[in-house]
Amino acid sequence: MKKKKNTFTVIRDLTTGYRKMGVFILVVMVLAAFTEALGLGMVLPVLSHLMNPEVPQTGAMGALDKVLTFFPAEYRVELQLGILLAAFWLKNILAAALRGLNAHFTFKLREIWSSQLLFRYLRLEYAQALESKQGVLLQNAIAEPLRVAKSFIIFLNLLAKLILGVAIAAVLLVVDWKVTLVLTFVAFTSFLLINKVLYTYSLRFGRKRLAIDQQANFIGMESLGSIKEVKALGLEKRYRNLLTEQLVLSRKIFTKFSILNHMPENLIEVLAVTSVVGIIFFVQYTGIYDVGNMLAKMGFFIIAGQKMFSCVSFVLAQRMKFAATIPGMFLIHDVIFHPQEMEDLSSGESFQSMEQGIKLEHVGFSYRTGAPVLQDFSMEIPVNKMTAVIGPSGAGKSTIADLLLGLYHPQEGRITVDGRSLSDYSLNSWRKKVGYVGQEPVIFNASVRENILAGKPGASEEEMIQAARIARIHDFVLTLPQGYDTVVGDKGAKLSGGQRQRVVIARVMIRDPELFIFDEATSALDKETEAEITAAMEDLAGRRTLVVIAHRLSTIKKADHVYDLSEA
Ligand SMILES: Nc1ncnc2c1ncn2[C@@H]1O[C@H](COP(=O)(O)OP(=O)(O)OP(=O)(O)O)[C@@H](O)[C@H]1O
Repeated sequence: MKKKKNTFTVIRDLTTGYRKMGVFILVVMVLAAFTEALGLGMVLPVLSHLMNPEVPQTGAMGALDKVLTFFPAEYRVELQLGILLAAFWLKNILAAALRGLNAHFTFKLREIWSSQLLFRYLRLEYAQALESKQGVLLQNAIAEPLRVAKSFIIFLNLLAKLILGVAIAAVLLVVDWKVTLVLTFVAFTSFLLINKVLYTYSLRFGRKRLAIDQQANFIGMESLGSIKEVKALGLEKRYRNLLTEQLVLSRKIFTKFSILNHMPENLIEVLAVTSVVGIIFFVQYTGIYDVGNMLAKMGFFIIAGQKMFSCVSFVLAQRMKFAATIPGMFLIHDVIFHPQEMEDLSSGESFQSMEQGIKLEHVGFSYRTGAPVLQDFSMEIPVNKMTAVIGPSGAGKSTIADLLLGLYHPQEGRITVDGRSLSDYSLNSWRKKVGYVGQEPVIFNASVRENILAGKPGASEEEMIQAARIARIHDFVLTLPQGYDTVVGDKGAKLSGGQRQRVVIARVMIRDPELFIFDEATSALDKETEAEITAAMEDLAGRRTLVVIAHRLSTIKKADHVYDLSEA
């Protein structure tokens, strides 16, 4: 049965392993609040006691005095001052510890959630990943976890304040239970009344805030990610305006939220003062009591009431802030605890090596939203041969490459390796043996060395140079100012298209895969560069299994078999 999800279960799941730390922080928060109250509360009584030692102390100081009678009278002042000092020291030590604990707790949770989210997004089924906006996923994985983790500290603060409020109420109960009950009743009902309205509003605000931030991030990422096209098409203003639209919305909802967030505080204060003034007026005009006498009695409760109401308004304000992050919290929880359509990389047998080759047997495949791309399609890819696939645009050539990579699975028929279904093997072990080079070379903004070694982290210098030689890029790299340590810019902007492609090929080479898939790896290149890359491919023929998808026949003139999809 599916577990019912509410805020409580979401918090519980997300803090698994860190709940004890949360409780510890709560205890420190409460202690810090009490030592602060004790320290501040002691200043005046201690001073007045020092000035008039004869006047007996009342309340807490009276109790303290009783304790101190066990000690010699001549040290009593020193003891009182000592306790006062200890309270302030402790309060400040706890405050410093709390800051450290809060930061550790917040960033630990953020660390866990952020890395899990990114990992899960990277492990999404390919089709699902293609449907998601990268900017949105980035916002979810990087910004939201920190916001939500911070709100957990808000939540703990809220609990600490509640505990303090209950403690104040308990003390007042001892002093005068009737007035305390009335005060508690008023505080509690005003909390309930305001809470319901503001909670619903905060949730709505939280949802809007999340959507706006996701959209803003998406706009930023899309525009910066395609800066060349943005410049070429003159889209700078369009993107600025799109972002501004979101920022305006953000400003509006945040302004409203800030006002409403402190509304309880203002409202309660105004209501409290109005009631006190009202009572005084009433008393004065009716003459039931002597105003001066009554005020003296009310003094204590005015202060106590103010403390309780400030507790209530603090709790309300913090609860609003907390509620506003609940949508983000649910989002993180959904991704971590209800992962959808994740790729299963490890189930299945570990693929070792290929002896005979691959077969596509009566494969039928269509994308979720489209007509069939492949129907009853069969093809053989013998080991250590070059098999070429040609055909018109949209015929399904790249789809074949994606099926071979295990990014998609045939809906009909099957793909076999040495007679066994590809789905028997774990994707992880299979992909280790496949080297894929696409039309768009993906280069990281790092050195040539790091770009090549990404294919096999920890590989030796010799392995790297060997791979670069096969990819026919080694001689060029040596001409770069810092050789292999030259940083190539965003998306390899400092390299030509052909050079980028060869760095990618070197990255694939260093993995030494059994099967190479070149998906139109040369179609964007000039004849000379194409010849270089084709030569690199041909070097592999006879030693490795190659699937070459091409437009130009020149790329595949040495192919052992050619499949023409226009005939399929
Ligand atoms: N992710 C996708 N979702 C839906 N339809 C898709 C997707 N990818 C490709 N298609 C559709 O599947 C068909 C085959 O696409 P594919 O990329 O395999 O063709 P291709 O032969 O490689 O074309 P080209 O030579 O232009 O690269 C096309 O009609 C395309 O619109």
